[in-house]
Amino acid sequence: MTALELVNVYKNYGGPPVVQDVSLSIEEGETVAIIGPNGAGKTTLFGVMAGEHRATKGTLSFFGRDATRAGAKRLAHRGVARTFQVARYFLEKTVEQNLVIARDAHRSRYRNPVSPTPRPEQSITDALEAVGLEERRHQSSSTLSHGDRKSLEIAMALTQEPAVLLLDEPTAGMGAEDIPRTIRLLQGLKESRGDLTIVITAHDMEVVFALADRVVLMANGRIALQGEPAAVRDDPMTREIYLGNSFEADAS
Ligand SMILES: Nc1ncnc2c1ncn2[C@@H]1O[C@H](COP(=O)(O)OP(=O)(O)OP(=O)(O)O)[C@@H](O)[C@H]1O
Repeated sequence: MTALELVNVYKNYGGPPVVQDVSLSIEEGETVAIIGPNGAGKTTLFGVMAGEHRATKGTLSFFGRDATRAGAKRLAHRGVARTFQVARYFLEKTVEQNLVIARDAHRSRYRNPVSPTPRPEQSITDALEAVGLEERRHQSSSTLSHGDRKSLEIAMALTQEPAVLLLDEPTAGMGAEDIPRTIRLLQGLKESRGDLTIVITAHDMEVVFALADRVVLMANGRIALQGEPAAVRDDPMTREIYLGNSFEADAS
């Protein structure tokens, strides 16, 4: 079944479109990486998929239901969870408290997310296990390493039991030692939850090649090329678009 479908999507911020005529169909259980040079429109497209940006033209549907005007909140309730390039959580809370906040905010039961009374349950334990943070459960989030913080953010998304997980630059700002760990975490997630649909934006080709079933290359707001990772890597158009960029070096 198709999890996410965009048809002829345009987005502009008042000026010329920064996403133009993008049509993309992502199947349930598929992992798709969106790559492209700076300013290609990846983050904007991602925002459209998350319901944060409303498409100027075109349609978005989620598991066959129109979601063009759903907005971020409703899409979250329908099973879309996302992480951000810069992780968002409460530094002064423990790992577990942040997970409880994320879960309860999602369920809209929680009225005052700033002073939680943690009430852990299975979804919290499952999320901690999925990212390997069980031992840090009661640790203050401010004491976590950069890699652990990214794991926390992914775990927060998992407490929402998403059908579609949108990961914006999951290894951004990480040191070389944390990148393989995050890749392993996401590979583990793909294996244990075969029906989870994952969309990643990434500059890091190590991440793209380790995880993606399909790569979508964007340039100037349009999809320039898409296909299996190796086919996209080896296509002359990719080299042309990335001329002067580090793509070749990163992908080898
Ligand atoms: N909120 C905004 N208002 C106006 N212009 C914007 C806004 N967000 C992005 N843009 C412009 O839209 C274009 C596409 O930006 P976008 O961030 O989507 O690209 P990107 O491929 O994600 O780039 P990067 O890899 O640098 O994050 C850029 O020219 C950018 O300056």
